[in-house]
Parts: sequence; structure tokens; C-alpha cells
Amino acid sequence: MDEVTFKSGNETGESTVHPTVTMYWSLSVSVFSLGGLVSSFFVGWIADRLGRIKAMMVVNSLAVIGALLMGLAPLGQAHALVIAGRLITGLYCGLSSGLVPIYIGEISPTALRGALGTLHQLGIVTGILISQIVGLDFILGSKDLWPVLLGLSGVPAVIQTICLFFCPESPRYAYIKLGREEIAKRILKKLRGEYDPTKDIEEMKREKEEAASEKKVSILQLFKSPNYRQPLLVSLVLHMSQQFSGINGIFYYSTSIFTKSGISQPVYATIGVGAVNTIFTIVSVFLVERAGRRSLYLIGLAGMCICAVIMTIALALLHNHAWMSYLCMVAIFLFVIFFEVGPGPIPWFIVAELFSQGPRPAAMAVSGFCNWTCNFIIGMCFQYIAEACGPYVFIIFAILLFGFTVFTYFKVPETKGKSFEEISAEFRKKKLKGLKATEMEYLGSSSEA
Ligand SMILES: OC[C@H]1O[C@](O)(CO)[C@@H](O)[C@@H]1O
Repeated sequence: MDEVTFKSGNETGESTVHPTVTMYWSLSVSVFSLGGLVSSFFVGWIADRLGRIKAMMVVNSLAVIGALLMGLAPLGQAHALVIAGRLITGLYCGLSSGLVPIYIGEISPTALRGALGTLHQLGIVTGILISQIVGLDFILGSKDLWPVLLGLSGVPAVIQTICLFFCPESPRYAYIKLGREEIAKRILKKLRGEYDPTKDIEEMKREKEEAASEKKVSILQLFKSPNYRQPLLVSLVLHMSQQFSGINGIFYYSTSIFTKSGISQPVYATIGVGAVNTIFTIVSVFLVERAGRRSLYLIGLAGMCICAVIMTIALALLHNHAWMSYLCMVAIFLFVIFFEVGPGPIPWFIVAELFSQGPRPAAMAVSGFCNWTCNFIIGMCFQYIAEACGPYVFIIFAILLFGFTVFTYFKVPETKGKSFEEISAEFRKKKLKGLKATEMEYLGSSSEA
């Protein structure tokens, strides 16, 4: 008999799963983010080498290959093919989660950069919601139809490839990277309608001069150069805060959290979470250009921190008070709402705002790598931490969220309505101020001596 079999009926009457199955399951869950973290490193390279549009088209082929491997899995060693397919799909997601925000950031007019940037997250959450629904056991999540479910994951990439034939290349790439002013002007007119592109071209010219003075920025230089220290720190911490907020703890394990908190139809509650997640990402599209990134991020993190505390209290008191399950459920929904108001969408597009054309691709690669690494860590560890901590698991996230809120308050600048150039000038000003302060301290201490 194959090793991969389910044993059922232990002494407690619950069914138990053979450890080999658990191992294959965990592996197929985690290779996805492993693929993401490896490939995100190459985002900058491929974006500059092929241009934004061609890069997205080429990368989409990975999604199709991954989907085919999973869809055709029953024809071969099913578990091995599913794991290989998930790995390749992860490689695809790592690249595309960097390329899409770079492209959106570069084609958007300043006043709409945040709103359009949030559409990237809207794409992610809509995908999650659709897969939650079609994954229901009476739709495609059954013993016979699961290969169709997994095979369909390539469809959005095919649709995107077709749409990309109608999309213009990034004007910033055309002007700054390729030096094609006329083409850049034509693209700008195609994107914005008949208007005078002189102001935009002027801005790109200044960015190009800045980029020319700093040579090509590699990932190593990004870490070495003091000019990028502050924006890099902000980018990495924002991506870390997105994943270490515990959002995927909720997403990966929401059904079991709902079961534990006594909800009778946990799968539908999970779909409810997906729906609320999508609705509030749409709300964020409209909010982000009004309220600004910094305030939304602060409200989002602080709100999530409070929800994590409430969830902990509700889970801890559940044994004594059955109504705590409702409180827990409300806290979970609010947690997701606060996430999508700021920490969900903002990290993806703010990195493109914090860096000018030269270092932008490298910065996107490093930030994407950070996001996927943290995602992988949560995927691997959450279950074990939850088992070890019981109802107190979310207190860890509450503490982390508090720390990230304080960091955001002191370190994250507002980028709303500012040109790329103005944003980097602000960082330079801060750096100078910091230097002056250190000089003063030094002079102060030497005169005291
Ligand atoms: O909406 C939740 C989803 O958003 C992400 O944080 C990406 O921005 C994913 O890691 C998560 O599954």
C-alpha cells in the first residue's frame, strides 16, 4: 500500500493524517512562497533588461507552466507534480508582484499613484476571494475536480498577456532607460489623452540626470550607499510589517481559528473574510489619495494591534463564555479591514515612490524578497507557534504591530502628491539634518571635555 494514506479513528474519534501526507501538504504550501522569495531577487534585472511590458509577458509563461503541471498532475506522480507546479507558480508570483507595481508606479500621474498602486493589491485579494469560492467542495474543491481548480490558476496570466498587447511601455523606461524622448511623449499622450507633456518630460529629465550621476545601482550598492539607507529601511520595515502583522496567519488558518472559536459554518465565515478583504481594498483605492499613505498606515497598524489584543482575550475566555466566539469573529473581520486600509496595499507601491529611477528596480527586488521571506516564515511557523501558545498566539502579533506603529510614526514620510524627485529631496534633507545633529553633538561633547 502507498505510504500516502489516511488513518482514521484514533481514540478521541478524530481522524488523523499520515505524517507523510502532512509533510507533502506542508511542502506544497511552503514551496510557493519559497519560489516567490527566490525569484523576487531578479525583478530589477528582468525589468531593466526586457522593459516592463515584455518582462511581464515572459514571466506570465511561468504561471501557465505551473498551472499545467498542477492541472495534469493526475497523469503522473500527482504529489510531485503539484509541488513542482506550486514552486513554479511561486516563481511567477515573486516576479510579477514586483513588475506590476513598478509598471503602475511609472505610468501613473502623481495625483493618482496611490489609488492606481492599490489596484495591485485589489488584484491579489480578488484572486484570493475567487479561489476561496471556486474551491468550495461542491464547486471545484472535490476529489475529482481539484486538478481543474489548480489548472485554472494560469488563466489570469493568459488574460493579462492578451491585455498587455494593448498597453504602452512605461514612459519613464522609454525616456530614462532608453533615451527615447519622442516615444516617451507619444506614450504619455496615449495614457493621458491630448495634453502638453513638457512638465512630465522635464521631471523625467531631472530624474535621468540624477540617475546618470549615480551609475547603475546594484543590490549591493543599495545597501552600501548612505543615500539609500533611510528609504531602504522604511521599505523593508513596511514589507516586514505587512507580513508580520499576522494577516496570513488569519488567511491560512482562518477556518481552523473559526472552528476553535465555535463557529458552526467555518468555511463560509472564511469566505466572508475574503469578501470583506476585497471590499475594503476597494475602499482603500478611494481613501489613499485623500487621507495619505502615512496616516492610513498608522490607523491600519494601530487598529490591527487593538484587534489582536481583543482576539486574544476572546479566545482565552471562550471556555467560560460562549458569546466570546462572536467577539472573536468581529475582531477577525476588523483585523482584516484595518489591514486593507493601509498595510495591505501601501508597501507594494510606496517602494516605487521612495526611490528614483536608478535604484528603483533594485529596491523593488530587495523589498519583494523581504516580503516573501516573511510570508514563508509565517507559513512555516504559524501553526507551530499557535500550537505552543494556544489562545495567546495573537499577542505576539500585537506586540510586533505596536512596534511597527511606533516605527511608522517616527520614520515613514508622507509621499502623497509629491514627485519622485521631491520625495528623494526630502530624504536628502533628513539625512543632512541627521548629519548636522551628529556634528553638533560631537562639537558639544568636545567643548564640554
Ligand atoms: O490580503 C491578504 C494578502 O495580501 C498579501 O499580504 C499581499 O499583499 C498576501 O501575502 C496576503 O495573503
